[in-house]
Amino acid sequence: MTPQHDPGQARPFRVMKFGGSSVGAADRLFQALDLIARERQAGPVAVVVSAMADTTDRLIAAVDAAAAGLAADPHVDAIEALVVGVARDLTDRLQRAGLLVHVPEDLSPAIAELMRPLRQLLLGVGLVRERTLQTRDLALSFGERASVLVVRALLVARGVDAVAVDARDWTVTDDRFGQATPDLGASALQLGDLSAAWSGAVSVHTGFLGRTRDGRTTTLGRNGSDYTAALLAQILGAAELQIWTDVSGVMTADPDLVLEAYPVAHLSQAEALELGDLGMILHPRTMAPLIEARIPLRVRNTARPADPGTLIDVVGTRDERHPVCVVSTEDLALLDLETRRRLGHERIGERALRALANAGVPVWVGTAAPRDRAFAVAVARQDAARAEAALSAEFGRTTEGEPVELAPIRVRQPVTLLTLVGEAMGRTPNVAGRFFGALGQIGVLVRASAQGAGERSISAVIDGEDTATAVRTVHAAFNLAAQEVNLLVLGKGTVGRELLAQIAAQQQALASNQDVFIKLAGVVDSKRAVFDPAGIPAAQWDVRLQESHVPPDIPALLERLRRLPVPILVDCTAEDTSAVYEAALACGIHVVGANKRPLAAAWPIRQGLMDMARKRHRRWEYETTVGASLPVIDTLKGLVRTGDAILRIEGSFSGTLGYLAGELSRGVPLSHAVRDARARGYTEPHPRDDLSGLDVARKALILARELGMELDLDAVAIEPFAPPEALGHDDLERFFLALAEQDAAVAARIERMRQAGRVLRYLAQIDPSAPAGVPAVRVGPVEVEPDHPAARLRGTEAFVAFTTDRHRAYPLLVQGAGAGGAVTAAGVLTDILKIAMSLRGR
Ligand SMILES: NC(=O)C1=CN([C@@H]2O[C@H](COP(=O)(O)OP(=O)(O)OC[C@H]3O[C@@H](n4cnc5c(N)ncnc54)[C@H](O)[C@@H]3O)[C@@H](O)[C@H]2O)C=CC1
Ligand SMILES: N[C@@H](CC=O)C(=O)O
Repeated sequence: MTPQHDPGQARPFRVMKFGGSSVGAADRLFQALDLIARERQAGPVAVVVSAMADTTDRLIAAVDAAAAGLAADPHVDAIEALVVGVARDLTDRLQRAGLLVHVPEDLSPAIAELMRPLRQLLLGVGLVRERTLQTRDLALSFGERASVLVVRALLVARGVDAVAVDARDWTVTDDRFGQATPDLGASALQLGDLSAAWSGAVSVHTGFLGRTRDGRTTTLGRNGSDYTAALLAQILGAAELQIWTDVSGVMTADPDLVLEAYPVAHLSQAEALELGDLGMILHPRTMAPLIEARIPLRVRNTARPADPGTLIDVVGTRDERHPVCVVSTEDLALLDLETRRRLGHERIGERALRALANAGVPVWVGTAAPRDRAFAVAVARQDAARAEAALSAEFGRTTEGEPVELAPIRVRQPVTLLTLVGEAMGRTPNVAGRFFGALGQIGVLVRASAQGAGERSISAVIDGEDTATAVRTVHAAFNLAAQEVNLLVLGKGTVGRELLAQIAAQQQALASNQDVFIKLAGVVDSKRAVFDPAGIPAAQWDVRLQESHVPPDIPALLERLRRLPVPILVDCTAEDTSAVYEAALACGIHVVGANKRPLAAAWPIRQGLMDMARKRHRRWEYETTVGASLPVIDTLKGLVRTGDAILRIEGSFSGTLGYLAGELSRGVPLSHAVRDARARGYTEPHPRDDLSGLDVARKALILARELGMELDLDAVAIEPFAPPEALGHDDLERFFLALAEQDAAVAARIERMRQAGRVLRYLAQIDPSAPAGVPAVRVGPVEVEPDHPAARLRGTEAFVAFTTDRHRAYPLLVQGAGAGGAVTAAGVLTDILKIAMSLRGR
């Protein structure tokens, strides 16, 4: 099709299309007129308008009412009132803004006059009680015609020369009412004749409408006004088509699901076609005129005209890194067909698609198993029953009339079709790996999948309940936005408080530099809880918790947490939280814990939690349970996974006991040193757990169990650090008094060691091949020689030595601060980030 614009004309046309939201309220229409006036100054402009707001729906309701013998006039009255109201409001606004060059005549008589034949038509429908598509198309035409009347009149009043064009006068279509197809050549000829009369004025066209050669009104189907605009742009040889709507362009994902979704700056026409197939932007047939004529399209927001919107042209973006959009098509049903034996030459997919087409069921995606033994097809949920019936009928017998063994059709619903779209996909390796990897990491099951033949899209059918998390995760995995993780923090003691402070300090940097957004959804202490799905500002958690009267109802909080993207329970308590972990993991929540007790619980409980995490594809991270932020557990896991044989693990696992030993050597009495260690946040909530050796025994047990040793705490040989008679009291003050009674005896023992040239250390040993009758795990105080590696430890330093098959001559050493709020909290944060980063799909 040759462009029809006059080559002698200085600048080619710009076509501007305004949708129902842009013309259906005075403030938006005010903006639209302004945009048209400005664009007019830059060159010739043609405008296409839709029906105002919900006018089309009302017209359908009017026709339905008439056909049912009910009054249709109230619907027409409402439409008239809307149109007249918008026109009046807009006139007032233009007047107040000093933009009227003349006060327009009251439009209500003209609008009433326009609607008269509609009322007659509806009367006729009521009489014959018959509602054909042809009648409906004629009735619908009044919506766009009313918009044109108002827009033209007020443009003129605003000083912009404008002519009203009924697009039926140039859009020549076939007679498929409700979904007519224009004849480009005939339409171009008609438009050529009409346009001569515009003589430089802005032409304002009805969208959506056409007319058959014999003069009957048609409509162009879904997004028909866009189609009119694209056709007009093609015939006029326009420089650009602008679609003005209520969003600032094509979004990277559904903004209702992904807060960080943002408009894509630049798309190729091929990408737009792909998105159009998924129901986004323009219907594919609307894209056709733009593709044929290579006309760029801009999607802009009438309410935010300064936003650049999305440009769609032949080349698209040069950004190789990002796919373009994540599209979620919800409320679908997946039908699985499986033959029990092959159907000879018949193709199950072909037959299924044909049967569905014959039944008028649109198919979103269909995928076949190799050699066509099985076929899965996704259809709208509302079509599921019809689809199932059509398929059952189709596969009741072979084409030769013989019965076939088709397994019962499985219908799964609701499901969502999740599609990643982008040109870069065909040029970037491992897109599919990252896409499915990201879904797998969050435990989303893929029920069916398809990769677009054009390598522009990849789709997965997933369970409807996984939609929000999956969209957010895939969106984040492809660097389209920061990965959001939601935390519920239990315990605001030394570690919990420090963790919250570190999150407050790092939140911004993590979002900007690592694309990870750590959201604090809730904080719980032993008396109350605060929870806010929108996020608690990390600097305000303390005040919010103090003001809260919500009891710490953990099951209810987990229920709320699990609904947020990447939910993580962070355990900074020292309670037995095994049951909480079980509930969390079971409902899809990841766990990060500094708390040793669930790991040191009875073997079946600990194993049950591990199994639950594995089964639910959730992570349980607990690096800080041994050696605070020292990489002890990760190191051990690495050794085990790479097949090294662990011969022995030994070390000084307790920062507290290391610190106390040092203080005692300096002559500080035991009770003073313990008070001091507690004040510094080194000890367990009750220091007895350190002094009795229980805390170190738990750590040793945690490590032994990493080796697969099925031991319980009672199998650990424990010798306490302090005399047992000092350890009986729960009450802290009485505990310290009892401890003070031991100060002299302990000091004497230390002095004796000093004179013998030895120092006191509290050591643990794990010997996986200990002979029967000898405890494989032992913890207790040891008087070490000055050349022992533990003798050189300072302050809260801990160390763990792994003697293995590969590290036999020189044990692998992990050493550093083994206790303290700051280091432990940093280790907890690192565990949280491990989960967040692994979901980033990098
Ligand atoms: N402090 C350290 O250096 C290290 C501590 N850990 C572990 O971290 C955990 C926390 O230690 P700290 O912060 O030092 O102890 P802490 O005693 O200062 O804090 C524990 C907090 O948990 C709260 N709490 C108790 N029951 C609760 C419940 N049911 N729900 C919510 N909160 C509850 C307590 O009120 C207290 O505020 C312990 O399990 C400890 O073994 C691990 C490595 C190092
Ligand atoms: N009290 C513990 C804290 C870390 O687990 C220790 O000192 O090691």
